[in-house]
Amino acid sequence: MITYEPPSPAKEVPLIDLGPAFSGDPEGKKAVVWEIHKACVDPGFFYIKNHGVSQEVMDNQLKLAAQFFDLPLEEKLELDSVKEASTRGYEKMAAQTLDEGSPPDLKEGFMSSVDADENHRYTKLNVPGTGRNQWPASFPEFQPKYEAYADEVLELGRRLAGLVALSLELPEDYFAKGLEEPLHYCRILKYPPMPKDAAPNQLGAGAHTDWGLLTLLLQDDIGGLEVRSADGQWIAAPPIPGTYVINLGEMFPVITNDLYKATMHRVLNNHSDKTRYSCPTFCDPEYFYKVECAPSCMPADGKPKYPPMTAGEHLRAQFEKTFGVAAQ
Ligand SMILES: O=C(O)CCC(=O)C(=O)O
Ligand SMILES: [Fe+2]
Repeated sequence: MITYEPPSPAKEVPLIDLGPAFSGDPEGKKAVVWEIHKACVDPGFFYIKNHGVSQEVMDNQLKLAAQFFDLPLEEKLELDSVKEASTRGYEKMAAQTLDEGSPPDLKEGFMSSVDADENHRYTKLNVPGTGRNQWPASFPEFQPKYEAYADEVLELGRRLAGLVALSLELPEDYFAKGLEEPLHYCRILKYPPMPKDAAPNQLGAGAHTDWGLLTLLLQDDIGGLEVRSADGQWIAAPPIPGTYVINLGEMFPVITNDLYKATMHRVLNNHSDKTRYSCPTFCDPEYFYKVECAPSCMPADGKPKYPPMTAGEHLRAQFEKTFGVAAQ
């Protein structure tokens, strides 16, 4: 007899080849969907390859990030995100504390989101966090290149959301309405090597879960991303050329009644003396999208663990908590 032992939690972040899902072969797609299901249960993180975004597009975005952060500090500070209620623009070093109670994160950032002018429905409805993006005047190529990248990655996000829906036995277009005009956040980050005199428990990005639906992370070749598996062990998610790292945000436990987790992760650039750049794109549903337990995940008693929430309100609350906007 072999005594039953529960299966051990994930020891590494799986790599999923999306090629068969997009090739028109239904069996290939089914197999990919099953891999996604397993990865979403544990560790809630996976790499994707053959995702359709070219290596050139990926390389150019990382290059664009480095060029932006090389601008003089005064120019970047003109775009300081704390000047905007919408918190988009430049995030100076240590502006955010992702792990409440820890010292601030040792990273610089820049972020864009839905560019809402006075005619946009969000502006008319006074949606919190609405606003225009801020772009560096001295670097005119930055905006079009950045926006083109965001559009391409969001399209991948929509396709991926379709596969995740299928992995929950939901229709492929289950998230499509919410992602028609996603309340996305397209970000670039710069992590200097950790200084020797960093405060205790000061990291590049403190341990946190992402707030939305899906995160599509492009990382350079430096490494430092770590992911917490189901048994609480931290596992490395080292760079794999040509891949995105995908993870699920806090909306998924609500949608799946905790079948899919929002996995904790953190960044520590202490493996090299080089600067690390990354470009996370958060593919989140539009502000008023109701995040609620999906029919296929509803428990028999019809009482899911979490009450529904409004997508934009949840994201807003997390911004205010981690950037201290409420305290200003
Ligand atoms: O830079 C990374 O690798 C991860 C960044 C991250 O977790 C975030 O911005 O939420
Ligand atoms: Fe994150």
